[in-house]
Amino acid sequence: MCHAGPVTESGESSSHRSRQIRPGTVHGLDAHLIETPNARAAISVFGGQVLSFRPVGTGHDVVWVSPVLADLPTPIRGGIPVCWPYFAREGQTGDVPSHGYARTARWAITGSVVAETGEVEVSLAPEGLDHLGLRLSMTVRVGATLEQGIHTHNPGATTARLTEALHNYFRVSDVADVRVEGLAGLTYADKFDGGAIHPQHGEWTLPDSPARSDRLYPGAGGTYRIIDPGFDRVIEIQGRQARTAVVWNPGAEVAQGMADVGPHWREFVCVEIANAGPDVIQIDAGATHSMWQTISVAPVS
Ligand SMILES: O=P(O)(O)OC[C@H]1O[C@H](O)[C@H](O)[C@@H](O)[C@@H]1O
Repeated sequence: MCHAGPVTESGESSSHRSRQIRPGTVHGLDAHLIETPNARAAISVFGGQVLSFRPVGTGHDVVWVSPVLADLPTPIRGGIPVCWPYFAREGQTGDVPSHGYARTARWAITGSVVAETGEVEVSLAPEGLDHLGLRLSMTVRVGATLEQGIHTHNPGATTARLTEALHNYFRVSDVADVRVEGLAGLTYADKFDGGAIHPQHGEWTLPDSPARSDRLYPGAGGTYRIIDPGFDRVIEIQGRQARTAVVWNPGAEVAQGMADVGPHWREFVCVEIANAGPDVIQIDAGATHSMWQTISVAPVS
């Protein structure tokens, strides 16, 4: 990735940078478009979420974005929403938005670096969230893999508590035909069963009846693989400083009540890296916590 080889500030050639990072639209949304020799990506201005990642030679986008998106400022259903400074409504009181404020903020690019290899690193930050106390920023590196870090700085005088997630929506051939490795033997809290704790027997596959999943795996460890024979691809997600995994798909019945999913529920599986549930992060006064993921794609065979 960018930091592995010699790196030059993009100022070395601003036209070079503007060829590789430029404004555009994806799925009708304003986005930062990134082009490198090994992949193309797009990051939405609204929500700062990755809306596309296509390594060269990949048939299908790695991420799924709803073909029936709701109008903004409804959070964008798909891509990689940034859930921050809390996951779901954990630890909150009152009428707060699900998954926090970052996914409905406007994000600006605060810096960029183009490596000699042509790989790109972009730094971004949300606007208008200073009243929250904690400061959020994000790094996205686009090369043969997608590397993404969210950084939370605590400028305050006391320890802060945080939950967070990178809520990856991965495009799959059919959620009922994929399996997710890396979770076998763990226990999960089942939100479709009132939060009851269950053991994960074998690899994750979509349950038969009802065919849906909202499972939070604490202490999960960080590397998961989605095996998708239908698309002949394996998506690997490697998390760092991300103790929790969440695997979510609403299934047909719940999706029917979600205008921005509806009949499209089979097209994705969310394998999210997080610090959530019991895995609350404590950030000392003046300290910064980063959570990272690396997403890579390979053929099944
Ligand atoms: O509808 P949203 O607020 O985007 O949340 C979508 C889903 O996110 C996570 O996966 C949670 O575990 C689910 O309970 C929630 O339904």
